Amino acid sequence: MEHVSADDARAELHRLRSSIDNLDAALVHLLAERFKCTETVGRLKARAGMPPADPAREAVQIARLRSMAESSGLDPHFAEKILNVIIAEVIRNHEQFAEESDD
Ligand SMILES: O=C(O)C(=O)C[C@]1(C(=O)O)C=C[C@@H](O)C=C1
Repeated sequence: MEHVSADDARAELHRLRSSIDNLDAALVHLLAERFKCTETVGRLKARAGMPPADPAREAVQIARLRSMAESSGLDPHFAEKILNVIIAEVIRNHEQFAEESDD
């Protein structure tokens, strides 16, 4: 393997970490927008008496995400795990809205 000086490595690490920080910021902003949108969905479902979870919709989302992950070089199992974590949180929020609208 080609040797790299400590100074060069530090400079490269700094550059890469700066990109990681930008990407983490983008992820947080994207998640914030997604949760704003799902809050509206949850309140709509609660008002209409619809169930918080929609497993058929989730199956479509997971298949789509796995396929996108595969074609972009991301582990599809990891992509599915992340989506499941997000959706579980959304469903918890939806259940909360449903309880509130029962009061
Ligand atoms: O699309 C819906 O019906 C939603 O409530 C949103 C959402 C999601 O976060 O994407 C969450 C829960 C459902 O099980 C399916 C999808």
